[in-house]
Amino acid sequence: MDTFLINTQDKSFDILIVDDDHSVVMALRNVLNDLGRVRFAQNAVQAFEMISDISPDLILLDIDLPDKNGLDICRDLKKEPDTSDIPVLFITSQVGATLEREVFSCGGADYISKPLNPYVVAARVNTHLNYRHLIIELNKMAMRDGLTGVNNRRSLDEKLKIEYKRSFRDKTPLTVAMIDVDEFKKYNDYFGHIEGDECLKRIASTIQLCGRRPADFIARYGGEEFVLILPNTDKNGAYEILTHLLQMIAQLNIEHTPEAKYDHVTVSVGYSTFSPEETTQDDADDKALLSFADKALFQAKQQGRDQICYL
Ligand SMILES: Nc1nc2c(ncn2[C@@H]2O[C@H](COP(=O)(O)OP(=O)(O)OP(=O)(O)O)[C@@H](O)[C@H]2O)c(=O)[nH]1
Repeated sequence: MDTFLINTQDKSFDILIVDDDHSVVMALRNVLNDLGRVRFAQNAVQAFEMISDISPDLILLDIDLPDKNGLDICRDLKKEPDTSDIPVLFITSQVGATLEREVFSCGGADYISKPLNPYVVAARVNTHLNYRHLIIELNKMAMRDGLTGVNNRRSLDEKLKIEYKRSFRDKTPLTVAMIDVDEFKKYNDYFGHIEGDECLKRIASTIQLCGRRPADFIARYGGEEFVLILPNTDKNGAYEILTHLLQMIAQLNIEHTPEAKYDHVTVSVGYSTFSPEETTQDDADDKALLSFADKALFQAKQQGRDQICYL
């Protein structure tokens, strides 16, 4: 048995078994308990309730359920963005070429024939859980900036679209700030790129700390430039947060080069707030908001750096 259980330690997977046959549930309970938390549903109604309650990492689904065909359940799950990625493994006593085709065409990941060999089930479940774990990790990596560990540009584009729509729908203000390290070329030239990288990491962590709400979002826009999204935050509220950010950066007291204007590293900030009450969907978009913040940043640079401008 242990030979099947590779790489699953430290993972808290949730496995949902949907089957009205009590003997199946009993047979699978013990072997699957080693792979994660196991829950059971006896019919489709119960299964959908449990899935909406906690999204499982894998579903073992009987094809012949009392209230709905398993293949139809799988089709429904694949249609919804929240459940489409969950691997579905069918349990079936009907085998044959037609069913095999149906299982895969409805989006199933695999099928296991009855009578079940619990160890084979565990091995297959383990394989699909490992795939799932790797996909989750890859998705996370694709959204992170390699140097600073904050969200990357790709992630920012997605998030800004979502928050812009939410702001419009909920009629709440949305603030976007662009934050750029001042005279960073001089810093790099004087201290070298490795020190420059360390400086960027410290600035990124500080920006992350200044966003106090869980919904606040920081991303590296590129180079020495960061973006902070502050949902449900108006112009004045954002000004307070950003003023605090400038203080926190000053407190880091990172020595700048003798040629720089200030003796410690500073940032310039440009920001803009979208107020849905004052705008119609047709004459604004998330890109325009970012572009206003960028123009405000340019102004902050022009006016002498280490300051905040609004547009
Ligand atoms: N160490 C390091 N430097 C970077 C990274 N990305 C961009 N840079 C450097 O950041 C510097 C940005 O320089 P500029 O765009 O001229 O801006 P600046 O010197 O900060 O001047 P102002 O923005 O006008 O205050 C360049 O020297 C880039 O090489 C990075 O990942 N690591």
